[in-house]
Amino acid sequence: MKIAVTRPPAKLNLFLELLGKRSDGFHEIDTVMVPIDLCDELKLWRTDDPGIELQVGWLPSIEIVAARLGVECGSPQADSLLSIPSGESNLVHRALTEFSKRLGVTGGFGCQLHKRIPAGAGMGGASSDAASALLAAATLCDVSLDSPFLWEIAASIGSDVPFFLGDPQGGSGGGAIRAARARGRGEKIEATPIQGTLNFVVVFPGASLSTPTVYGHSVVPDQPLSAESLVAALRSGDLAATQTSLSNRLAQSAKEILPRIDEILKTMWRFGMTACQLTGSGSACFAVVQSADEARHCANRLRSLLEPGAFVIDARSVSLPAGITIGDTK
Ligand SMILES: C[C@@](CO)(OP(=O)(O)O)[C@H](O)COP(=O)(O)OP(=O)(O)OC[C@H]1O[C@@H](n2ccc(N)nc2=O)[C@H](O)[C@@H]1O
Ligand SMILES: Nc1ncnc2c1ncn2[C@@H]1O[C@H](COP(=O)(O)OP(=O)(O)O)[C@@H](O)[C@H]1O
Repeated sequence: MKIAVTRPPAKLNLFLELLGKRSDGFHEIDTVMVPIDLCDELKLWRTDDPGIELQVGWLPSIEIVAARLGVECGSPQADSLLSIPSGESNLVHRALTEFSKRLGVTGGFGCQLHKRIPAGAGMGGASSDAASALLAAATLCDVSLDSPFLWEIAASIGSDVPFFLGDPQGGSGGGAIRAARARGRGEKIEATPIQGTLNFVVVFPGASLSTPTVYGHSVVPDQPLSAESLVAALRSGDLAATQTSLSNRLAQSAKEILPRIDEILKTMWRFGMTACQLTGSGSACFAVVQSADEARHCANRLRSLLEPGAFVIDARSVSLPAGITIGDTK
């Protein structure tokens, strides 16, 4: 049996501005996103039986993740942080169902999803899993990876999903992107050149936030900020300008809902990570630092202070889309 193996990456929003509230309940946004090397693992294969059979677990194991987060397996806190749906509400399930319908695929799909990306963290884990499932399904069904209908399905599943497919203008196979500016409700993607690799420290504060709730509490500014200076800084590789251009309009509402975010950002600042910000609708925070060594050093210091109870990693920017490997066995 052919099996497609892929590693859906997380993302960080280096910039996020609200431009207006639309009549369909979504916000017009202007955001700059970067994929990072914290990845889930997804295996997909075709089945004779129709339908989607999805198994979900945590890496390295649910016990180890729960211990790092300072919660007991099976407790309500562990459930709220670590229980990931395996049925129709999983975005992988929705993406594969839509793919099968659009293509008239006979049979179904089996999928194993192993999570590393915290859920409800503003790191786009569910969206990235869905995009990777689409690319893996297309590969198994001999569908070209730059077929526009993949971007259409992605946008129908969630605003963040198209970003994870790569550059829609990128030519055969979907072009690689290392950063992208996303507009509309987030589904209109434009690749943004980025000079060098960015190094990050990322902190998940051990609590999840709901994207609609954070948007619901947010305020659209009269005079929106522009992403231009960040885009220029990324293009020229000006790290200091990148650091001073970080911005997130959702940060205020996320902090009001989860005051721990402010505490985490203040702690990062106190430890010298002064270029720090919330990603997406939270709850994770990140700092842009100068080198991989500095990221490792800062993450170690923060880890000894915040874990168990939070989740601290060092990370670096990578490119999209995630590669797909085809193997022969499960
Ligand atoms: C905030 C961001 C920033 O990248 O990321 P996350 O924090 O979720 O990772 C995204 O805009 C999230 O995109 P995504 O998570 O795909 O959201 P969707 O499923 O499309 O929408 C969920 C809900 O969020 C609100 N929403 C979402 C996107 C948008 N541009 N305006 C909104 O108001 C709406 O209430 C919508 O019903
Ligand atoms: N593949 C998936 N992985 C993680 N969470 C998922 C997945 N599919 C659906 N969900 C649900 O989506 C929500 C979190 O989405 P996620 O993308 O991880 O967070 P965020 O929107 O903050 O980036 C959770 O409520 C979770 O139950």
